[in-house]
Amino acid sequence: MTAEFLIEADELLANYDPRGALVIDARTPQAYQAGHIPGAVFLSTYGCFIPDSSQAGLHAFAMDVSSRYAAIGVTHDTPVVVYEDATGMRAAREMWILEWLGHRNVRMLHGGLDAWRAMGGDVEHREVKAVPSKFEPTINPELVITANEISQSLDKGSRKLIDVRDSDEYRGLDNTVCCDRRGHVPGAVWLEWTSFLQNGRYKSAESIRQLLASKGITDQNELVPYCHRGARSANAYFAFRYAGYARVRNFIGSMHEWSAHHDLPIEVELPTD
Ligand SMILES: O=S(=O)([O-])[S-]
Repeated sequence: MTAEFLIEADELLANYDPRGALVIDARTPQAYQAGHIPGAVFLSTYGCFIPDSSQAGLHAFAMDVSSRYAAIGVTHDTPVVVYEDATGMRAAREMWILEWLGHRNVRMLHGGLDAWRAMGGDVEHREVKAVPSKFEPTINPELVITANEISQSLDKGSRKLIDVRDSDEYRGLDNTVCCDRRGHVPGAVWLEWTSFLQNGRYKSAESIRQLLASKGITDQNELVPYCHRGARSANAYFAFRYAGYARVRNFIGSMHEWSAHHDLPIEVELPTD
């Protein structure tokens, strides 16, 4: 099964026309220079943190990233394909942001550049000059959840918070220096984002559903993945949609935001050994 937001390398290769779609390489400038899909432009908003998920913070973030998409020629009418080396967090975050900004035709290359190369796709090294556009966001509020909404409903309702960082981060044993406090949002279950992937691609929908079921999560729940600042959680967000869950929202502010609000509760799990 392929979800509508994924494009397989063989399909992209068979229909590829760099003039008909905007292909975005969401890796690093160095990786882009070392070889990218012919015609692809470089853009990464990975370094853009959301100030906070208040309405003002969301608005500021939307304006910031929209201007970056406009600078590379994104319009609402241009089909967009975004990729990185495999099915990872950077391309997923770009795709999530674009959908949140109201873009309705964005897809992620399943398996990324590795899959493209494996199908015999070429790469080129020249820098592709972007043609700037106007890109006005039409925010889709259903894709996002704010720290305030989460804090209002802790321990209540059918919402399930899913911490997709690594085990040390979840338990509060990591060395993340940019966050004021360590630990996780009370009540969040831990399922690392990489557990939804295999060989650079999403696992089957059934496998992802089994992982969620092992944590007591069903179709009746609203799923809220979070991580440090919304990239790994964007990958999990699409894993959950791929697996058929209808109600999924990304906490884009994630622990970076949560930990900065000292009035919000935080939980740490002490090691048992
Ligand atoms: O993936 S991340 O946003 O936690 S750095």
